Amino acid sequence: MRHRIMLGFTLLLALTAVLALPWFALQEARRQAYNITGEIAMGLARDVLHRANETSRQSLVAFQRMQKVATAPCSSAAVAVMQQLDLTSTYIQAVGYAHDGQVLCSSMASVPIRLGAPAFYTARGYAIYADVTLLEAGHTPLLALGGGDFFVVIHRDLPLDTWTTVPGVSLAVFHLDRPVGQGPLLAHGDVSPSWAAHVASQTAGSTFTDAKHLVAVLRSQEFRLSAVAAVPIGYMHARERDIALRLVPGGILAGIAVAATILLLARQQRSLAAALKYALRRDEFYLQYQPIIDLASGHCVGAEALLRWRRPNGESIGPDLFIPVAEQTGIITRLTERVLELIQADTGAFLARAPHFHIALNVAAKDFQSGRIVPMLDRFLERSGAAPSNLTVEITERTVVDLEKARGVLLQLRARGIAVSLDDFGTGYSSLSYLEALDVDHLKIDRSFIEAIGTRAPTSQVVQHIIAMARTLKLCMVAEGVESQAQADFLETHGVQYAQGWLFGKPMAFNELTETYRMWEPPKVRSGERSHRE
Ligand SMILES: Nc1nc2c(ncn2[C@@H]2O[C@@H]3COP(=O)(O)O[C@H]4[C@@H](O)[C@H](n5cnc6c(=O)[nH]c(N)nc65)O[C@@H]4COP(=O)(O)O[C@H]3[C@H]2O)c(=O)[nH]1
Repeated sequence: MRHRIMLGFTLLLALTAVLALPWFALQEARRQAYNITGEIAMGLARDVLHRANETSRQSLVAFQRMQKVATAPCSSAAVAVMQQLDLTSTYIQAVGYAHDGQVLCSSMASVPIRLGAPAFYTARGYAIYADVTLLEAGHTPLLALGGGDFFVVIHRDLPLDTWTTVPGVSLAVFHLDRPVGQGPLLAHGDVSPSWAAHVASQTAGSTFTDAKHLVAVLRSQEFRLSAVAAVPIGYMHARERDIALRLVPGGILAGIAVAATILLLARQQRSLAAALKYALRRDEFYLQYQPIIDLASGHCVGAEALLRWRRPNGESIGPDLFIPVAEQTGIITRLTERVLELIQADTGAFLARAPHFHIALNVAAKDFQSGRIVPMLDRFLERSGAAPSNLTVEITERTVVDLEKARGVLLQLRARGIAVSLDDFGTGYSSLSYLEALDVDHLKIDRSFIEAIGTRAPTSQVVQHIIAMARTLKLCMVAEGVESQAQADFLETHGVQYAQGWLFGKPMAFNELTETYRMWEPPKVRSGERSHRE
């Protein structure tokens, strides 16, 4: 059943990878196409706004200039200034003077201009004439801006005269003082009335899409004007297709590769799990013991039992590889049983004679959490004749899934006199809260913090904080992974009692350990601290 669930889950994961990566590629193509088209539309809106701003600026300069003319508004001197302004301005077609709606003179002296009624007045009091005609030419694409009695004539297309290779682009200039319902002041192409609401609500620049266009709106910071440029939505879809054609095949290939990797890993894991079961039957596991040293006396106070797997072909597989698989497949309980059997076989009568010497064994989450470890250890003590003080159970933050249950198991172990050690301390997210919640005997300071001692690594100071905290809690400390005398000296000076690492010895066979190290000295009890055996 469990096997079927795992298989179903693996297939689902592989299928998700196959579908998800092309889907992400499509989303990416959509995002890129929107950005590219939006950039084009915004570039055009910027261009239009620049031209509209420049038109307004030149108009204001013309009004100021005309108001400074000292002679009568239609004197030959004044008309000469009008003509000069007309000739030197890039966006103004004509400058003139009107009174009571009647054009009395202009820079185009011979061409009669009719302004018509103002379409609206700007907030600053300028009149906008939307239907300017030249009497001899009939309706013309002109509009005029009136400042006092002077006016300037502007060609409607000039602010919109931008260049682009994108077909079907629509452009518009909205005057924000014009009622929204009246639409844009200038327009070219297919301008939707619904854009006016977007224009009115924009204070800077933005893009949006409607059924037919991707629209960019850009607000002038100088005048009450907004420029709009709209690129047909079909253009964006075409870009999306182009990009998708490049990205999606890659997404499909990546999806297949990830799915294949998932299936391969699952297969490897299944075959590793099968090999583990076979190895248990064939006795391919053995233990190595790494000495734990009392830093003050140099005596060996215990050893950590580390499981090893040697296959019949001589290949060694590290615990980092097979323990996670054993945990995931439920084989770990049989492995823990095997570890206890091996400890008994390796230590023989030694433990019964050495109550101050302890074996530290790693216990997996499943065995600890379920409480199964307690009867397992009881059976071990009964079979081997060892004392509870001969055992230390090492748990990590990963081991503790449910704090309440873990606390119950921990109390049962401590009630028997079996010590509990919190391993890899400081590497998890909530080591501190685990320390508060669980009344452990020892704290194992993780190798990564020991490595950092005396270096410029950002974690180099962490070890001192861990030590200070452990001392406040009157916890016994074991430093893991001590490789140099300098590290050992530092730890001893700062009050760490025990250490383990290559400086003192790599993991080895149990008889080698008993032959190499001085054993029988009990660890020293320092005032104010609990001994690791207390
Ligand atoms: N670089 C360096 N490394 C040092 C030094 N001193 C010790 N080590 C290594 O650090 C690891 C310490 O074990 P751990 O933190 O309990 O971490 C253990 C433990 O979590 C797990 N493990 C080992 N045996 C068992 C077991 O019987 N049961 C369970 N559940 N897990 C086990 O596998 C992990 C890895 O074990 P190992 O590969 O034996 O690796 C061991 C040991 O060989 C040193 O000075 N320098």
